[in-house]
Amino acid sequence: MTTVFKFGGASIKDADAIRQLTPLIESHRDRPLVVVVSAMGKTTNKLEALLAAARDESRRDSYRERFEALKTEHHEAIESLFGDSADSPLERIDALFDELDAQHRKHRGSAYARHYDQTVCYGELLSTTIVAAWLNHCDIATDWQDARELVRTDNHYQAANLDWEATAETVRKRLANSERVTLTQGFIGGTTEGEATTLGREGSDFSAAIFAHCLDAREVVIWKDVTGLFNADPRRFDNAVQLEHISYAEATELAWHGAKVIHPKTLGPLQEKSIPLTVRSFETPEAAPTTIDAERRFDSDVASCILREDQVWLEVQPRDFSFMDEPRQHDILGRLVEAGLHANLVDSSAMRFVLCLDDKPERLEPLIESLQGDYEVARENDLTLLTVRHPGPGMMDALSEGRETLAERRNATTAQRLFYSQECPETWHIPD
Ligand SMILES: Nc1ncnc2c1ncn2[C@@H]1O[C@H](COP(=O)(O)OP(=O)(O)O)[C@@H](O)[C@H]1O
Ligand SMILES: N[C@@H](CC(=O)OP(=O)(O)O)C(=O)O
Repeated sequence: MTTVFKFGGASIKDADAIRQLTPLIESHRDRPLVVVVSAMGKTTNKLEALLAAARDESRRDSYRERFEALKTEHHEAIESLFGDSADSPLERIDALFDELDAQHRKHRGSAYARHYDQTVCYGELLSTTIVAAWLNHCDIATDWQDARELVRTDNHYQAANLDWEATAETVRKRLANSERVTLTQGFIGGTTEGEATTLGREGSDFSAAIFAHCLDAREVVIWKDVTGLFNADPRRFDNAVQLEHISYAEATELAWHGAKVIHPKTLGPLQEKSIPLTVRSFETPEAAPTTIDAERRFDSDVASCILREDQVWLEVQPRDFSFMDEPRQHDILGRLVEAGLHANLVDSSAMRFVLCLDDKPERLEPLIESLQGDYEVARENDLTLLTVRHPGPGMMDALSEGRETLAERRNATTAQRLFYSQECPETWHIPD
């Protein structure tokens, strides 16, 4: 049975990090292995910035500068890894950069989302080309596969929907029983027309789950710079502790509310086939991981805290003193869906409907403009949404102390409060 590994940007951020991969893969060579890799370090953010420059006639210099900087970073990794034998991987990388440049020229006038997918996909194409060459260089026979041909999707660019049947057929045909290590890209897929698509930011975990599902894998391992999934971001909470074992459902809740470690769509395909997921550290692979499977016994053992920053609060009110009834709510949520936005908190009363959204100006501004056509819209920026799963008594109040609460919501398992970011600390502490 196949094992699926997923390496995120941090685990391949530079040549030294890529070297660390080799023993991890080496130690699993006795069984079929599919390795799903993200773009190096923060490449996807850099490709997004490059895209913005490419679409702005007045920023040609910035485009060229960013393009060359990205090329240099990838060249440096190759030169460090391959030394005197760098010529052939360099040629392949340069060919990909030429393609990327050509895609930008071709799609400058295309819709943003389509242009995005045809160009941002290069982060993973570049990283996997380097990692495959490195593994082969280390005598680990590796097969580079193009996920644009494997992961079949519709053309809902930036959040493509999977054609599971076609994907399963292609993946099984091309990957099952491979004697070599299969190396492929996370985050990207392709349409039957041959265009690239992406599955949503941080979607490589979902890709790993797709491959695992299609191959009936025995296990998925996500390799991280942390030893597992914690009950809060250890960089932001000084007393965060690692979760040893949680269920697919609990992990989905945490991811849905914004815990950055796993993409929320990852757990569904694994749960359907009872494929366990472990989150391990590529720096200390011997450390106890977090295991995620069907067992729900430990889900509420500790409270988990999740911060979502850069939030915007919209208060929508009818102009004519009428009720914010279901048809109106339906209308507002319909516009939200059309704008491609997701509400992180929703609250309503007789004459107001409140939404807390990620601050994505390219989507948010058209939404606000559309709402203002029919409603009064008030807005607050620079907010932080705190979500706590399984909060203990008094925990939310202790976490809110000294801060004004703009909105809040609570059900049996989850509490949320919205604060002004300027009133929030850099480092939080989870109360007992
Ligand atoms: N609940 C959590 N548990 C563990 N790490 C978390 C959690 N929330 C946020 N993180 C942060 O996620 C980081 C790893 O994610 P990320 O940098 O996106 O990895 P990659 O891009 O390599 O997949 C960790 O360094 C940690 O600071
Ligand atoms: N590179 C993509 C996909 C991804 O999943 O990345 P990471 O595994 O590094 O979070 C992104 O940054 O969105």
